[in-house]
Amino acid sequence: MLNNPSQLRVPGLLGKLGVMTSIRDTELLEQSLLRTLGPLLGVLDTSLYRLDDGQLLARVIHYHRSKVVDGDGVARMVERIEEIVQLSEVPPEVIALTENVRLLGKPCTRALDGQMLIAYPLLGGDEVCGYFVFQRDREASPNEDATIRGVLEVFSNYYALLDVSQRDRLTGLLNRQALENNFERIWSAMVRPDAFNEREDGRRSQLPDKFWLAVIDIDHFKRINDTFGHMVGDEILLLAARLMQTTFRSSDLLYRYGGEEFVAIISAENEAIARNVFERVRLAIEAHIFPRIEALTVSIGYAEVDATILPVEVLSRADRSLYQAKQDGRNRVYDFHELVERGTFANPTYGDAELF
Ligand SMILES: Nc1nc2c(ncn2[C@@H]2O[C@H](COP(=O)(O)OP(=O)(O)OP(=O)(O)O)[C@@H](O)[C@H]2O)c(=O)[nH]1
Repeated sequence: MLNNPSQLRVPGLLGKLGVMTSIRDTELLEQSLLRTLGPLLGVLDTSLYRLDDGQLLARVIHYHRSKVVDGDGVARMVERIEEIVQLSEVPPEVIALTENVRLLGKPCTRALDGQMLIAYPLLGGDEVCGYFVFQRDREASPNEDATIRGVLEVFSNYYALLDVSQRDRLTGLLNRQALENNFERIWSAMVRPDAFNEREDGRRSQLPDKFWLAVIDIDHFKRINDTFGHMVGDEILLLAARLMQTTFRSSDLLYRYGGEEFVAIISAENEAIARNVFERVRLAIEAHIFPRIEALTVSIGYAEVDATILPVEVLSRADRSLYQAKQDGRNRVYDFHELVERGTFANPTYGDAELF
């Protein structure tokens, strides 16, 4: 007979791990981790803090359960998952605790409001790439500690496997598959009315964010391959990708969409700022001295992300603007709306989406 409650939970735990590893999407996997550990630990709130490649906090996922009593008196648990990309709201005590976890590479605890705030590291290889955080009235027992560590290890290994399939092998950027998988989720997060813009100076703007999608294409890339061979071509692609990545902010999204074609999704308060960002990318590439070749340029077409327009249509608008930039001589940045105002394009209608 099984008397130990932790033993009793094993079949349930295995079932949840089975669910976790049947998921084929990194963000759903993160949610599933919280769904698994929250009930196991008997807590209503759990959070996952994710770091970016530079070990800076990139986003936070909160999982909350609460008991709701129906009209007929039947109680049931409802759950809510919330993703936070604006990090100014992360409590200082969580920042301080997770910093200790990062430095020590092991779980840390601190007392807070008569409870314990507990944080575990999420490991990606040897590096800390995030934290699992929860709060309750007591520390984790040795059994619970072993369970949390085991679940986090399964999660990290499986996450790494999924992440590899969403990354381009040459540049390490997210790939087209990742963009297509995440499109709907990115869209709904982007058009949230409570999205606020974090400014460079750290203050929060009162204006809601606007988002812009750009298609960036290297000019005359075929010539580089034809003249110097594919190995040099690959090296140039890698360098161009790195340059773009460092020019964008870490919160911007950059994908390698095809051979020498990239897609970027950025936030900017207005069109002028968005244009500046994309101009900066164009100039960074133009100014860089690449090995072997004399010069490299990119053409960029972009369009505003609008809640009322399908993602595929925004992509198509940016792509048509890029095509126009190529037609007009390359090494330039075109905004879809500007081309409509100029009369180059007819007023927007739902055109053929070529990219999907
Ligand atoms: N080295 C290398 N070349 C690639 C890769 N993917 C695509 N390419 C090459 O990129 C070139 C793209 O050529 P085109 O589509 O004609 O475009 P382009 O020469 O850049 O000309 P424009 O876009 O019109 O300025 C082709 O020669 C592809 O073989 C890659 O991963 N490595």
